[in-house]
Amino acid sequence: MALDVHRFAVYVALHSIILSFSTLISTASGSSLTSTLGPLQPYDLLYYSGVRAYFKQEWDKAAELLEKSLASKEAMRRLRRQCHDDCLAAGTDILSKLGITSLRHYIYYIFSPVSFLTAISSLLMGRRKKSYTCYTYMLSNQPNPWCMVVDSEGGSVWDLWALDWVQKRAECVRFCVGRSVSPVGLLPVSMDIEYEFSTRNPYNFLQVVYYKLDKLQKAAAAAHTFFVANPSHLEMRNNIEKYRRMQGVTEDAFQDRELDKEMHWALYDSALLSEASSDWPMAARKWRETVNETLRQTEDCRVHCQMSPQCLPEDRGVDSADGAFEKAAVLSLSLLSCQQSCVTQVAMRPGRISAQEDFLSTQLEHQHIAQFKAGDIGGAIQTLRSLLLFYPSDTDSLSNLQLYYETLGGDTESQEKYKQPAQEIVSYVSRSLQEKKLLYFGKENLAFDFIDPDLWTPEDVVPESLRESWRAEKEKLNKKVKEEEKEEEMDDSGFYAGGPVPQVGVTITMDDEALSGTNRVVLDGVMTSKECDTILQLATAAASAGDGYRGRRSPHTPHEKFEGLTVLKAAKLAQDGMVNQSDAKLLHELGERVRTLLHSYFRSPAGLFFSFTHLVCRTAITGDQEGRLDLSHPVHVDNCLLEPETGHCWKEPPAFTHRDLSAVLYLNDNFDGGDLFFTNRDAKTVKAQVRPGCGRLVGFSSGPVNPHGVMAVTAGRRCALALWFTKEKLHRDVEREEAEALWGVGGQGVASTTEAEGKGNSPSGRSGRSKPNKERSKGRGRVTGGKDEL
Ligand SMILES: O=C(O)CCC(=O)C(=O)O
Ligand SMILES: [Fe+2]
Repeated sequence: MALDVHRFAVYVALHSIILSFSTLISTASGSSLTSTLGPLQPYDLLYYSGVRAYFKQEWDKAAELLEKSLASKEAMRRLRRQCHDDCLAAGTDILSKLGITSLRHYIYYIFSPVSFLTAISSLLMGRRKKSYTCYTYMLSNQPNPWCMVVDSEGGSVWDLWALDWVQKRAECVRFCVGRSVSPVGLLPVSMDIEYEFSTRNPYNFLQVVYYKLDKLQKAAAAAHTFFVANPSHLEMRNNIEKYRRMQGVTEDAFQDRELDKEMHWALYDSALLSEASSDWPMAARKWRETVNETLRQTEDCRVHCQMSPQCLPEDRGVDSADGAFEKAAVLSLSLLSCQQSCVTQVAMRPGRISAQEDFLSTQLEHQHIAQFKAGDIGGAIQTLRSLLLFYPSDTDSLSNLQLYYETLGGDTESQEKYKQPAQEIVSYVSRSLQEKKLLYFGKENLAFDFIDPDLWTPEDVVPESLRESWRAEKEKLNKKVKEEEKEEEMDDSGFYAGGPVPQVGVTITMDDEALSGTNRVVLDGVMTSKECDTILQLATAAASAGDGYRGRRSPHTPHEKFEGLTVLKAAKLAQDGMVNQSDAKLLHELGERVRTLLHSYFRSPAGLFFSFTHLVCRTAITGDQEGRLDLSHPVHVDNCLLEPETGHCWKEPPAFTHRDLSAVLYLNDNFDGGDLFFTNRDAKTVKAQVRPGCGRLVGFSSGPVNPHGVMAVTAGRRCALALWFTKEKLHRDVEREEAEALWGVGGQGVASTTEAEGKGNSPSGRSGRSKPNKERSKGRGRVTGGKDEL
């Protein structure tokens, strides 16, 4: 058969192209591993060896092995990507070189976006008469890709074409990867190890190792990289604080070593920043970059689905009762399902447990608004048309489109030019729809379990028989979201403002009404001016003692210096004679005073425990205030992550989800700016403003009813004691108890539970879709440093 002749020619030609891979790969990966160390070593083995060296305290060896395991994993990822691209390109190139023009249909199918599945489906549906569904589809004249292939001429030869194509790709990939990886390195890696890497645990070990080796810059970078993906890891938070205070550690050490995998988030945040400062041309550019990078990351993730070892669902694996065709179908559907799930993976920030819904369409929404505001009407129209591919009948988008066309006026040339949506979005949406059709077909006919990651999926993609349950599911999701929104409006914190104020001399200056909100209060006279001076002096003394109080640039704005002192640090400084014992004790006692006042005023139902206390000073950096547009502390909610566009507040890390009541006790007013303000959920509409002053206490419930921020401090130093309380004993502040133990004062009792425990894997309460790793982490013996606190 002619097929075999071509097949042989293609194989030889593929190999000759692949022979030049090894140099290509080592250059492309940016790693010298393959060229200098021979084939890539298995990263799981390197990791195990590194961890073993760690526990033997062989620090040099541990550092080398752990670094190698990270580099090897990365090189493997790049190699797979490279092999994927080259095998695809080589296939297309060779077929056209061979002049296989009579294979027009064949080429069309194998290189179309759903080529793999189409190939498999042609294998399966070669016996079309057995498929009732396919048959009825044909009768009803509905297009169905499964049936299209069989419909073409060629009958059973298609089976062989498809198998031929699958084999060639498989062989090309195997040859390409095999050239650069040792045979052991080709074996699949255990889920535990994958989990270790996905949670960035190698960096946890590395930070200790580098600390032991006195390589502090590297230790700080490793600590920061780990912390980005584990924001509720208390020990690492403390370590980072310690690194910040160490000699020889500069600010630029705190870099995320995995940033290139999260570049779309960095761009996303900088686009939001440009928007916040109304720099529309910059915002439009940044949003375009974010969209491009999101598409790139999605592609990368999809390639990974094809190139990494495949697992079938547990009940459909090697031991299942499925025959060859069903197995092939399940494999191909698993691949498509994996590729679809990339939407969720890319939309998940590191360290978060839920993905951002409608991630790509949200970016397009921002982009067209930024383009419009920047005066690029044509661009705005094009982006809006791209957005309409997701939600074609969205009334806001349609009326915006109308507005944009009116603004463009009679400029017919531009109107013509921007009529079409962006090509990459067209391809993205149509590919996704084709995949969904196949997946829903598999769900309907082959009992394949598919969870659609998108909210925008149009109803006609879903087969009739599944529509009812699909609609019900969607309805349930929408109801849940609405209920959550309603609950947030109501403030279910269990606090009820308006109780008595049990301290002589303390007055209620502003209540809920004056502050236009719920569970908010301003009290005056909580401290005397002498006490304010004492605490301000303590701040200065701690700063000059150089411990626990060295000013760094603010985490919120580069235009201010930010200094923080906890009760425990103050107690330790007092012990070392660096500050007055009585001043440190006053700091502690003020916390008790605030707790008593707010517990009573908010009629708190249960005990109120300290969650965190720190004395914070924000100092304007002289000469760096010109034309400032930012805030000292951007608008936020204390116990959840506010999403101003939707008004939703995500109760998940890195927010301090267990904080229930917030308090700020102000110490001075001799600075410019720095007012506290409350806003609506849009983070824009200011509802109330409070000027700080000595002895003024602001208290409010920490949830979504109280978004707030701090105006820029443009001159001088603003100091305040910030406190948060929790109703859960489990989450009480153990550091405070340590300080009390130093003084021999009775505290809240001893707790041993960290923030990380108990909430790291808590469900988000949104949809059940976006929780990868949850299953994996369940009951698995995770390797941990055990010594991760310095
Ligand atoms: O300092 C203030 O007025 C408020 C600070 C604040 O909101 C916070 O630290 O979460
Ligand atoms: Fe706050």
